[in-house]
Amino acid sequence: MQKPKDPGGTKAKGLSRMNWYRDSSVSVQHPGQGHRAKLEDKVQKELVSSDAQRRTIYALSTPPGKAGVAVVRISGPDALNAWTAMVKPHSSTKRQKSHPEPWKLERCRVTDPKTGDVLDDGLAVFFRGPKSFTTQDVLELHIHSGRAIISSVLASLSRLPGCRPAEAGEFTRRAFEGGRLDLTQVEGLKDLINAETDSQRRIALKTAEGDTRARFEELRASIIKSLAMIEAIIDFGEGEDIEEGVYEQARERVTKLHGTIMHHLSDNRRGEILRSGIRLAIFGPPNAGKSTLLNFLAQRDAAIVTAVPGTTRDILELSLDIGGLPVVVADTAGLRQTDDLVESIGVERARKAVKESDVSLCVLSLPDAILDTADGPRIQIPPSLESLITPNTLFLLNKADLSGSALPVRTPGAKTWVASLNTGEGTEKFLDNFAAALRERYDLSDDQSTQYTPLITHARHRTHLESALRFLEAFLDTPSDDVVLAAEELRYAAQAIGKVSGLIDVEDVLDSVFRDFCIGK
Ligand SMILES: Nc1nc2c(ncn2[C@@H]2O[C@H](COP(=O)(O)OP(=O)(O)OP(=O)(O)O)[C@@H](O)[C@H]2O)c(=O)[nH]1
Ligand SMILES: [K+]
Ligand SMILES: [Mg+2]
Repeated sequence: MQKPKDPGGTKAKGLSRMNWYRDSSVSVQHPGQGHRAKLEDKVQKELVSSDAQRRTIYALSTPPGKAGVAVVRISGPDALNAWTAMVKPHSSTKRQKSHPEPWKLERCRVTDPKTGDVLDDGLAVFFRGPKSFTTQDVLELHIHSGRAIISSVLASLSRLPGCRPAEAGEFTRRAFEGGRLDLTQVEGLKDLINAETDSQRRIALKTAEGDTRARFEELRASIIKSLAMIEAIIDFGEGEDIEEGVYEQARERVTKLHGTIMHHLSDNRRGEILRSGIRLAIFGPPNAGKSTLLNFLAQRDAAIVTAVPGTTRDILELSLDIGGLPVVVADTAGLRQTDDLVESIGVERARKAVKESDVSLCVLSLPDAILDTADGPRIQIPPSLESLITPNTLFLLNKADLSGSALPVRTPGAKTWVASLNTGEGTEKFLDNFAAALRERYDLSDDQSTQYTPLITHARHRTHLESALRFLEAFLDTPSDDVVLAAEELRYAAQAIGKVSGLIDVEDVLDSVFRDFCIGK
């Protein structure tokens, strides 16, 4: 490799660049150190700029309503004061302690701090910061869940100095700002709360536990390692103080990284689809039994079924659990040429829904679709459907009860099932195989090792990963004598990955991530 034209320039120039380098948000220090320093800096800024962290927040953390237990959570510097003011010994013969025993659930009376009135008999636990969810002092009051009890406890808290009601997601935001969770874990926690199927729960739990964080951090660390190699060349010059071939080593590392990121990006959006639900569109000619199928999947009469062709007009969508996978199933209007204005709008919507779906299932009525040829019976696809059929289209040949014995020898797609939704013949096998086909395409394998867990679960991750990939490509395209520019590209690539975990300041992203949380989380 050629030596850099001006390897670091004069010593003075080299120094000033190093200073700039330290000031930039990417550092070649140990990435963990950088992270902590960054977060500390961030928290510090918050403290100076607003009272956000200084105020103690409180909220009901369980759903409102009548129930055995409600949990009121208090986080911040005045949590201990709240304990002193409101948590009293369970029986009047017991002596009041001066301090709570941290992390121990204790029976108590929750009282009004002004009047001393007993509000409820319950339990209290004090988490001393930073060993708490928010990293601040946290007090949890476990009381009975009833409207009057909860409102009296919240009203008492509102009268304590320094305490104010929490905003949506504010407890989690403090956990993030305290460096306890990174952004991917915050997203994972939100997904975990919203998970409705087993596959969603499994992925969200892994993410919340920091699996995604670690995997992105590994990518970033590898970029930073390459960056450090290039920086060494800039400062000392290859062949002088450092060994030959360092630039090639860095290139090799980046080439490998590039491949890894490409692999993650070509995941068929598996993680994102699993999180939001697989969009399945049922389509086919009128009267094939599409709505009957929807009702069968939903196990209730969700859609109108009649013998009149053109019954379904609008799209009817249901979120269902099919074999543990979240599937948003859409029933659509039968596809045919029609002069009816309303029906033709329905047909247009149906086509659009099929094109936008992740998976499409074409339902045909066997007696109508079968065509006798010299080679034996064959399925004929109506012309109005042809443009929507892809190699990924799945087929259900319905009304097997009406087809007599002539079953097709050749199937229209790789995955075709024959059934009668009326008699139930073949439906169980269809459901089993159909769920298996979805799992094959989207789910983690049963062996839950990391390599099967999709890395990307939010569009946000994809955007930053794509941008990192572009910078790595720019690095690989940089002429080897322009090491300063090469280093710059790597620095940008590392920054792009840092945005996924929130290492890099992204206020607008923070707001959007925390907004969807409920109060008390
Ligand atoms: N014999 C028989 N009839 C069926 C079967 N499945 C559905 N049907 C009947 O076929 C007719 C049409 O069913 P739908 O579910 O309304 O069909 P669709 O495809 O939704 O029809 P459109 O909404 O009009 O496009 C109804 O009378 C159903 O009872 C089956 O397996 N065998
Ligand atoms: K119908
Ligand atoms: Mg219908």
